[in-house]
Amino acid sequence: MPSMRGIGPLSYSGNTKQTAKLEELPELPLRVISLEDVSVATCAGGCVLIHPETSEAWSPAVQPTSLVALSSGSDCVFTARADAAVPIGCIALDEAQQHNLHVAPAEVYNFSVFCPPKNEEFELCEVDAEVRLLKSREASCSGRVEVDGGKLASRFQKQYLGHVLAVTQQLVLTHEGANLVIRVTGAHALDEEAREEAVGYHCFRGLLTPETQIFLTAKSPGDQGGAASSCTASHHREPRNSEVVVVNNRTRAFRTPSHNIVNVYTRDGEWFPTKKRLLRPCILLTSAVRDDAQEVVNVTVDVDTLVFDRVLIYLEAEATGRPAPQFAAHHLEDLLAAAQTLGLRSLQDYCQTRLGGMDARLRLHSWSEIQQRNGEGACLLILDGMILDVKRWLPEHPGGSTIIPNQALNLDCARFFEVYHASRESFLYLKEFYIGELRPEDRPLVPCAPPSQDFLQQLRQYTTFRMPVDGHVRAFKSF
Ligand code: HEM
Repeated sequence: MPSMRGIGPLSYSGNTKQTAKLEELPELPLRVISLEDVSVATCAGGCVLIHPETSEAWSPAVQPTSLVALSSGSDCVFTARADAAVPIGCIALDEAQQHNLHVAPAEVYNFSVFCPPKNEEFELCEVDAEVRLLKSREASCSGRVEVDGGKLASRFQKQYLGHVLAVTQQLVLTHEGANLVIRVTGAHALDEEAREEAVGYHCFRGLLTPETQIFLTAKSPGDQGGAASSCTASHHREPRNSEVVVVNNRTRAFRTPSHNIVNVYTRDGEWFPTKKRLLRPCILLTSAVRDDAQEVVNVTVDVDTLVFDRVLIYLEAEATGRPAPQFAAHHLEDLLAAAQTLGLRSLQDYCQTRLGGMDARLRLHSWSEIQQRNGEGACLLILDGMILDVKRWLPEHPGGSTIIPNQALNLDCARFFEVYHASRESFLYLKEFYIGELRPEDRPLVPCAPPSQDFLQQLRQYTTFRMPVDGHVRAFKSF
């Protein structure tokens, strides 16, 4: 009888401390063999099998070795067991595992020991999955199969407890006589409420624990093809009318739609439910992203999906304080156009700097130039000496589009600003409009009703982005 040495799944109680050492373990080239070609002592139970010497080559110092993944090409992670029946240098996978990893028998692929992320939650609190019938040679799967959702979820949880699940992964399960495929469609390490709050957090795989809640839905029969077809290609076609009906299903508690989300539709019809907080720097979306909107708002932006995706990556980096991503040079023109369309000044600056054409947007402006340009239709505000170009944003101004040109041009509007804005929300937008400073020597020429010292102090706390102006004296002259 072949010797079977369990190297055990990663404990769901979180023995992730060993990962520092695991990270240093080398990639190993392993030949894929089919599980059915190996005579194993016990069922692998969702595990992949490798020879004990392979596992030792990986982790002489760190036992138990547990999770393995392809070095690249798939997000799926499997629990490995050592089994002497598997030839040295091979890895035995069942059909579903081969399908999930996109690998073929007899081919050699690089595998690594998987290290759970250190600074993120890795234990799943919720999993969404679709259920469908397996198109099987043996199983008769015509007609309607009814499964109890609660029981199926428990069975699934028991079978895959301590395993890592990844979105799109498919797992096979026999339940109440039916051969089922469970396809993971969502894996969440944060609950719904925390997900709404979190910015820049994406979960696509994690550890199944006893606390993980599983939400199952039946996949409609008209939609049975999909990703699983490759592992069943040689099997007979399933009758069209076969379907799974999930009864007694666990469903999520009803939550009123979040007001923190804006549905952004791109030019080519894609849909991005996006956190308002993330979109706030896009000043041309102001009316959609303001906190007081009581309903979920839909906006369409004249930007392509792929470009908008990059914009979101940029916004996430900005919101989480990470450095801006290094986009490839050939994307910069499109990103610049998107930044202009959305009124996203910092991305505009980023692109222009990278394109080597950063115009002297931030500069000193003379009083006569401001008056002249406003006379020609511009809308340049002076606020505590800052020059703010708000022309394109006027239709989005929560106080209306006319009050600013009617009342606030060609003077320092700090007092108006203080009087009209009860909250400090307006401060958050100023950076997006900022184009420089009034020449210090022109300050005494500008009409101005002085704001309160409290207001000025707060304003200056919010506007630390201002360019330095030599000999800058911020003084106010009365009308
Ligand atoms: C860059 C300049 C400005 C920004 C970013 C801005 C932003 C805002 C924001 C966010 C609000 C709604 C929230 C709040 O009350 O704080 C608002 C409301 C308003 N703003 Fe502005 N504003 C600007 C300039 C001005 C100026 C110069 C005036 C007047 C001359 C003005 C007049 C008003 C009025 C009347 C309201 C409505 C207040 C209410 O309904 O209680 N805003 N503005």
